[in-house]
Amino acid sequence: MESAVHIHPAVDQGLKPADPGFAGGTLVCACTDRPVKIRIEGQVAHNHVCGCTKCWKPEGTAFSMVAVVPHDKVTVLENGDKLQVVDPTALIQRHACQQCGVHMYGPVEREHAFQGLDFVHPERFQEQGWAPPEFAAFVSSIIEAGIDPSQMDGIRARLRELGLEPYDCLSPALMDYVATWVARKSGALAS
Ligand SMILES: N[C@@H](CCC(=O)N[C@@H](CSCO)C(=O)NCC(=O)O)C(=O)O
Ligand SMILES: [Zn+2]
Ligand SMILES: [Zn+2]
Repeated sequence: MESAVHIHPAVDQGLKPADPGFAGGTLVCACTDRPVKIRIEGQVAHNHVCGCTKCWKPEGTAFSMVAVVPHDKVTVLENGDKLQVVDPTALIQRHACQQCGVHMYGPVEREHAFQGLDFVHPERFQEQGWAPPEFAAFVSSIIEAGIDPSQMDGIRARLRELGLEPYDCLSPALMDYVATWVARKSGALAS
């Protein structure tokens, strides 16, 4: 049975496979006048749909789609003057276009397992071939944005149908990666 809630326009009709030849592209915001353009070199990693309230979501969808790229693969090409950091206290410094609201890149500069990575929204690439999402993160968080809790079973079933295993935080692999970083920093694990 199909859930009435749209997950995300890039996955609602099924996932499109990555093009093995995808070598990067240009992210473009939604402005018709002076759009912000960001160059990304290479393929994105750890693409996922995210239900958290902080990631930018297209109009009418319950999830964002967000992936990471190394910071040194990100270049502001055009109209960077329109960008502003949404929440300077957050781990992810989400740079949003002040005119259309689209988040263009979000570097992690703080000392953290994700330091040196930038969060980007691959559906803003003007090119096809980016790696599709691999899982669904922060699924329970969509309730914080106003989704009725009674819809959650249907939404999780739909995510599974799409091949996007639902998690209420990040995937086990990424949570283990973060915890390993913390344990090495504290000395609980040898580095
Ligand atoms: N329930 C909260 C969760 C917000 C949250 O922790 N989001 C995650 C995932 S963002 C992409 O994977 C996170 O790491 N946030 C760090 C940050 O936002 O800087 C909510 O829904 O708001
Ligand atoms: Zn814009
Ligand atoms: Zn998020």
